[in-house]
Formats: sequence, C-alpha cells, structure tokens
Amino acid sequence: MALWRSVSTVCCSSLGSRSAVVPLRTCSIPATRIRASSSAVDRTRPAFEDVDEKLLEPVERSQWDPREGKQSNFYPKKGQDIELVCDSLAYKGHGVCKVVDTGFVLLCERALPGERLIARVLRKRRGFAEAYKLKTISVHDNAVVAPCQHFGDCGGCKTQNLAYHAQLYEKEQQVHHLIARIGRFGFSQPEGPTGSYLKPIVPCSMEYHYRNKMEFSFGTQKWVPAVSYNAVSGNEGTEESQQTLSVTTQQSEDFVLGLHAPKRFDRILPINECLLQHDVANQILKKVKTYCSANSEKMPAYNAHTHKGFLRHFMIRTGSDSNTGSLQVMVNLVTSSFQPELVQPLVSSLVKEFPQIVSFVNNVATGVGNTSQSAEEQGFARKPYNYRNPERNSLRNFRQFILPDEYPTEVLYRIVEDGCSLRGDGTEIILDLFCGTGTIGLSIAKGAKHVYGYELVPEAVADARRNAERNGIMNATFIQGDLNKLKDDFNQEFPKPDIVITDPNRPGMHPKLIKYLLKLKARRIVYVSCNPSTCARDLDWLCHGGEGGLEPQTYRLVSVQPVDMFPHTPHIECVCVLDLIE
Ligand SMILES: C[S@@+](CC[C@H](N)C(=O)[O-])C[C@H]1O[C@@H](n2cnc3c(N)ncnc32)[C@H](O)[C@@H]1O
Repeated sequence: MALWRSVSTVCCSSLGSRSAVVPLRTCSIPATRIRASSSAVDRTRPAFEDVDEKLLEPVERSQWDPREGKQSNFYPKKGQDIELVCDSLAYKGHGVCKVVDTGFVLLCERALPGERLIARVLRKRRGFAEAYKLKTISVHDNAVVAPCQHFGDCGGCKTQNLAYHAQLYEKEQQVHHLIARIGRFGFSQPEGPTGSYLKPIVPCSMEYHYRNKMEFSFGTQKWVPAVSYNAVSGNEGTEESQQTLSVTTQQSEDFVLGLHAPKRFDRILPINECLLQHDVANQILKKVKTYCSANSEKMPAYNAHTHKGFLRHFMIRTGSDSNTGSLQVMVNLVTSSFQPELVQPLVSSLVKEFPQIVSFVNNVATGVGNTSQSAEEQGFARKPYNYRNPERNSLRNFRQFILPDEYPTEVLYRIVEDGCSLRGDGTEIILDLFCGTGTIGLSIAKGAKHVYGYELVPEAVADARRNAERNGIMNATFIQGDLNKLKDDFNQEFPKPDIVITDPNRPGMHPKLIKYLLKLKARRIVYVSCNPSTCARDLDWLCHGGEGGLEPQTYRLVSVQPVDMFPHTPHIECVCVLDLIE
C-alpha cells in the first residue's frame, strides 16, 4: 500500500498542498483602496451543491457599491470585442471587469485589477459574461514582469505579474466581500472587544519556493503555447488559445517531462524549472529530464492514448530534518510496470549527485487512468535510501509526522491554536472534523484533555494514529467516517466537545453536519477553510439561524482571518472563530 498518497493528473494549476511557510506578519493595505460599504443584501442561502461559480457570480460584486449604479440593458454578444476596465480579482483569479461605458460585468482570465484592456466575449451567463483578454491598453501601477519562464502557459501561477502586495489586497478584499455578502454579515465591520472581526490577511513570508511537493508527468505529446502572456503590456491572447488551447504547436515527441497543459490529459508542457519548488528540486528535475530523455528508447514515456510506455509521473517532495534543519528530499517515480533494472541506474546516479535524497520510491501504476493515486508501491530502492523516513520531517517541533498531501503549515496552525484559545489546564475536549492525518489536532493535543479526529479516508486515519503514536500522544482518538452522511450514533463516539475544529475541503460542510453542530452547541468553533465562498455560506447558517432564519441564532462570529499560503495563485485559506451565544 502506498502510504504516501499522491495527487492525480497534476497540472500546475492543481495547487493545494499546505506548504511550509514561516513567520507571522500582517500586511497593511492602503486604506484608500477599501471600497465603500453597503448593507448586507438579503438573498437565499446557496445550497451545498452550489459551489464556486454560482457563489461568485460577478454581477453581485458589481452591486457591492450602490454608487456604481444599476446594470444597464446592455448585453454583449458572443465574439464581440469590447473595452473593459478590471475592477478586482474573483474566483480562480479571474478579473472582474466592466464595460467602460455601460458598467456591464464580465469575468476575464488574466485581467489584472486597474488594467484597461480589450477582450473578446467568450460566453454569456445569467447577468454577466465571460471573456478572454486580447490586448492590454494600459497597465496599472502594480503590474510586474513575472519571473517564471513558464508563466501564463502552465496555468498555475496566474498572478505572478501582479505585485505581491496587490495580490494580498485582492485576496483580502475577496474574503471580506464574500463574508459580507454570502455570509450576510454586512460591510460595517463592527468593532468588538478584539476590533473588527475581519482581520487583515496574513502574507506568506516566502513568495517563491514554498511548495513542498510537485508532481510532473511524462508524455509523448508536447504542448507548446504560441502566445506569451509575460510582458507587462500587450498581453495578447487569441481565441483559440483561450477556447481550445489549439493555438499550440502539438508536437509528437518521444519524450516530454513537465506539467499537464491546462484541461488536457494527454499534452504535456515541458517544464525546465518551477519557481514554487525548492532549487534542489529543480536541479533534480533537470537531471531526471536529461537522463530519461537520453534513455527514452529503453524507458519510453507513457502515451496517454495508446497506454504504452514506461515512465508515467515523477514526484519530488522536500522537507527538513527536525534536528539539523537540513534539506531532505523524497522522490517517487511512477512507472507502468516494475522493472528495477531500468530504474536502478537512475537512482544510483541521482543519490550520488544529490545527497539530500533520503528516500526513493518506485510506484507502479498499471491502470489506464492518469493517476498515481492507486499506484502500487514496490520495495524498490527503499534501502539504503530509507524509504519515507518520516522521523525526520519536522512540523512545529513534532517529530515523525506522516505528512498529508495537504501539508499543514506553522503559520496556519498557530492561528488555529490561537483561535482555539485553550485554557491550558488539560480539561477541554476537542473535536477535529475533517482531520486528515490528524496534524492540527495533534499539534494542540498537549493543552487538551482529549482530541477526537474524524476523517473519511481510512489511510489518513491510519496515518493519524501513527502520528499520535510516534509523538507519544496518548490523548487522541481517530475515527473513520463520512461527515456528509452522519449516522444517528455519531455523537456516541465521543463526549461533548468544548471546541470543534472543522477543516472541510472546497464544498464546505454538508447541511446535516451544520445542523448537527447547531444542536451540539460546543463553546467554540474554529472553521479552517480553503474556499471562502462556501465558508461564508456555512458561517451564515451557523450565525444567522437555519433556512429562512427560523432557527435561533446560535453562534457569533468572532474573527475571520485570511491567510495567504500560495502566492501567485488564487488559493486563499481562512481561519474563522465562532463563539456560542449563551
Ligand atoms: C482540507 S483537508 C483538511 C485536512 C487536515 N485537517 C489538514 O490540515 O491536513 C479536508 C479533509 O477532509 C476529508 N474529507 C473530505 N470529505 C469528507 C467527508 N465527507 N467526511 C469526512 N472527511 C472528509 C479529506 O479526506 C481531507 O483529509
């Protein structure tokens, strides 16, 4: 069994691992750019299934400021070229743009706030339209040249060409507006004992090299984009590039190593380096590329159409030794069959050149799906390279953590711990929902009486138990179960908690779970979210009563803390604290 869970079909846009980030500092945003406030608009709460796009219909953002006026009757036609001004960034980092003379709202990929641009209408939606950028007319002050040679092509770092302080401002505003509108908390930012509940965003102290894990793919179809988006001005696009990506020269090659082209399972964008990963990981990538390319007859790259070929994926994970802080690297080569005689020379050459490699695993994925998730791990190269070597990974001075795919960070955990405000007398019960490998709960278990973790994935639950054992933590219990299908006896598995930590994935919490929490009435809920829109929806329910507002108000929102863990990407994390209304 592969304990090292891996991500399937990775293109650079599939960020998501919580990578190691360091100290806590807050960002100051120029007050002049804070939008005028308006009262919360009454609206029906979005359903659990209504994730992302529906929650972020940009037409609503245009109504945030009543001074901006009503939408006119103007509706652009598909294919029409139109002059726009970009107002802000929204879901997936798309620019929220307005037609210059009518104010009609369009979502436009690659548009940056403050920019004037020409765009072509791609498709119409209810109340707004989608467009792609043809040409920048005038850039705004915060535009910068993106340092990555692959910027604009791989689809990962969408805002590298926006100065980091401006990225932070946009993310912070996105969270504040979602909480105000979808959460129905209004824009007035009432001052409580701790000041406004909407906290300034916590920036990432590392703008680059913050990712601890990258997965690259081998292939036989090279994707070569024909359009450059890197220039500060004149970022031209073409219809084909936006709609089908077919403006690329599709070359059949014997060998390509890189990232999947956005939305393509079969085409690979060759990657020389990724600025989000460690320098050493980039050097290893180069070495693997050179070696495998030179030996592509013996070790052919996998063809996603014919399902023939040997080399499938290549994953590099970096971490540090908890004692010495020195860099450690784990490598996973995914192949379609187990042929150690082919892989061994590569392993020998890599570990000789990179002593930082402490583990080399060869996963064998025989299925036709473009995934390494179900790959069977072979014992190959476990020794002497000390497979997994979890003892040496460090997180908040804990040893022996088995790192989850979503790698938790120092900063986020400190904010969660602060949010819990444990009394420290060891009397409190913590319920850690969506606990993954248990790392959040375990990192604060010493101040609690007992931590109960709840998680769907059995392997993650097993890792959580192992994490507890290896750290000598006796007051933690991990339970496997589906929080979307709560059973009647759910609360018989643990005593009533004082504090609930909930960290759902993007769809947020299921209505059944929210109803359960409203009945449970824990003193405090700490909601960790990777999707501020579904988080806002859930906070609305928890704080403003059930459907139709018929249920009594149960929780009070104490704070919403946005955290930027993934610079240059649209991802935003949030930690929200809610207190029971006694
Ligand atoms: C955002 S991750 C949080 C993981 C963990 N708290 C951490 O910080 O690493 C969400 C977790 O919820 C789990 N999950 C997703 N759906 C679930 C469900 N219906 N019931 C229980 N757990 C679920 C996932 O497997 C994943 O481990």
